[in-house]
Amino acid sequence: MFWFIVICCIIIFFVLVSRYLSPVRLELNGSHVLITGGSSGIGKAMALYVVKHGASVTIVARNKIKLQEAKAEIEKCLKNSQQAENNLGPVDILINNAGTSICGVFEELDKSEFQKMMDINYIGGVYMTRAVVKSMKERNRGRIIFVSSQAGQIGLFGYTAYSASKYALRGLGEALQMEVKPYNIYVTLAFPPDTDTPGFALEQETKVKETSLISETAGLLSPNDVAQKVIEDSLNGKFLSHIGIDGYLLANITCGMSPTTSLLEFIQQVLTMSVFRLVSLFYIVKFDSIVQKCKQERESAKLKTS
Ligand SMILES: NC(=O)C1=CN([C@@H]2O[C@H](COP(=O)(O)OP(=O)(O)OC[C@H]3O[C@@H](n4cnc5c(N)ncnc54)[C@H](OP(=O)(O)O)[C@@H]3O)[C@@H](O)[C@H]2O)C=CC1
Ligand SMILES: CCCCCCCCCCCCCCCC(=O)[C@@H](N)CO
Repeated sequence: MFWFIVICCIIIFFVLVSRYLSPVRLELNGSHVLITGGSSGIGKAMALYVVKHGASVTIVARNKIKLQEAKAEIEKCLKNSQQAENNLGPVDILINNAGTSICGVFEELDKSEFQKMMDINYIGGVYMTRAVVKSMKERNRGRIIFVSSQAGQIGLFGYTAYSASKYALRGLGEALQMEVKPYNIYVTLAFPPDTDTPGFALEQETKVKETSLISETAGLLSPNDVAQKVIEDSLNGKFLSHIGIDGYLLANITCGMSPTTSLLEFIQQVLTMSVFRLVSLFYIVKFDSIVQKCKQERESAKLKTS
């Protein structure tokens, strides 16, 4: 009898903690989603995904022609006429996705690039979020996504400017989540690895060899897979959104004091943290050896030409 009561108490405790931690899912059907950078790559894949699931979407970008092309593609996926109404109402889900990357060795990057990365990747998210958060708070309803990167969890060779701007989103997201949680608003930070988009193709043209070799570790994903994972995590109110095995390892080893949105995930982090730290040593040694090897290759190439 004693043990029965103890076990019941433990179960009740876990059910209560789990209910406290896990947000109620927000449904896409009938929601209004605003996506910055929705005319290309991950943003466009997100727009197509949410529209296919009954949401209305607004996409924001600079180039009008690319926007019109994306609009035509999205309209083909509309499920009902209500989705195409002009007055879409307030924003339920904001996706801060617009962003760009610059790759290069620290001292070779132009000073202005550091400012540019912060303006586009970080300040852009601040401004957009400020525009919608008040109305979300009034309605006690909302999701805010910041598309960071795996390079926003680990600083990588060639990404001194880019990584810093993606790390900034983490600080913003954690602080904001604490402010908006009482209003039933959930923030999601997404950490994709390399993803096969027009932006990625452009980045390849200027990529430093070390950066390519290190990034290849986590593979190349399709924008559709990334879009689906991020949106679903956000609807479920998950704070850290990762994809793939390396994404899983990285998100858990860098979880820090981030908000906990799943009891199971929390228990798993408590149990695996030290093992993952051990695993990280293999990656660190591998990345150091890539850097060392590239340096030697460069030096011997220089010797040959001189
Ligand atoms: N692809 C990858 O490997 C990865 C990408 N990411 C991140 O995902 C996000 C999307 O990347 P991806 O899909 O590859 O990018 P793309 O370059 O394919 O698309 C970027 C989108 O953002 C818009 N955009 C760019 N700059 C601005 C700006 N200053 N103001 C408004 N809109 C802008 C572009 O339209 P327009 O130019 O017309 O404004 C376009 O719609 C970025 O934040 C990126 O850092 C993260 C990890 C990996
Ligand atoms: C236990 C420890 C596990 C460690 C795993 C480490 C894996 C590191 C891979 C980093 C890949 C970074 C890709 C950045 C993509 C990006 O943002 C740009 N392509 C944007 O255009």
